[in-house]
Amino acid sequence: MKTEQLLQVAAGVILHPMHPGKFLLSKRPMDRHLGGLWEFAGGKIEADETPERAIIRELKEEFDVEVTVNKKVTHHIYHYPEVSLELHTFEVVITSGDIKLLEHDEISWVTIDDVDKYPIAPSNKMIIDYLRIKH
Ligand SMILES: Nc1nc2c([nH]c(=O)n2[C@H]2C[C@H](O)[C@@H](COP(=O)(O)OP(=O)(O)OP(=O)(O)O)O2)c(=O)[nH]1
Repeated sequence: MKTEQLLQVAAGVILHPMHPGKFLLSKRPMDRHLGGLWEFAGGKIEADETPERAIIRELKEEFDVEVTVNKKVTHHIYHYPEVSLELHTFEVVITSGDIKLLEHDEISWVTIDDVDKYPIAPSNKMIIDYLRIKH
């Protein structure tokens, strides 16, 4: 039997430092998989890396910020026609640095009530549902 290869991905729900209830969405560059859709910043987990370490590394690369990874939000598997992935999502707080857009075209601080205005990556719908239940 063929074992399915799951791409391991870590994503951070970055909480707004001043406005409780707001979190950060980022727009994926047009030339990438799911280009133009909104995501939680993060990326592929490297070999021998924990999801938490991956988030810390990715947010430094993408935004030039230092973060603390707090509690796990959720963890699920999603099948795109072209790739299957396992998405590990954690709450994150920025501890130092101002966000610089080193990879994304656009970011937005959103509340759970206005998140539906953003076309998000399909795999992220489950994360949004989870945040909505918790809210
Ligand atoms: N970062 C991130 N990727 C997501 C989310 N939702 C979702 O389906 N994905 C998908 C898009 C990609 O197929 C995959 C992650 O790839 P990526 O392109 O962000 O990873 P990366 O930064 O390590 O990219 P790379 O330069 O190494 O290719 O997971 C999300 O919320 N955040």
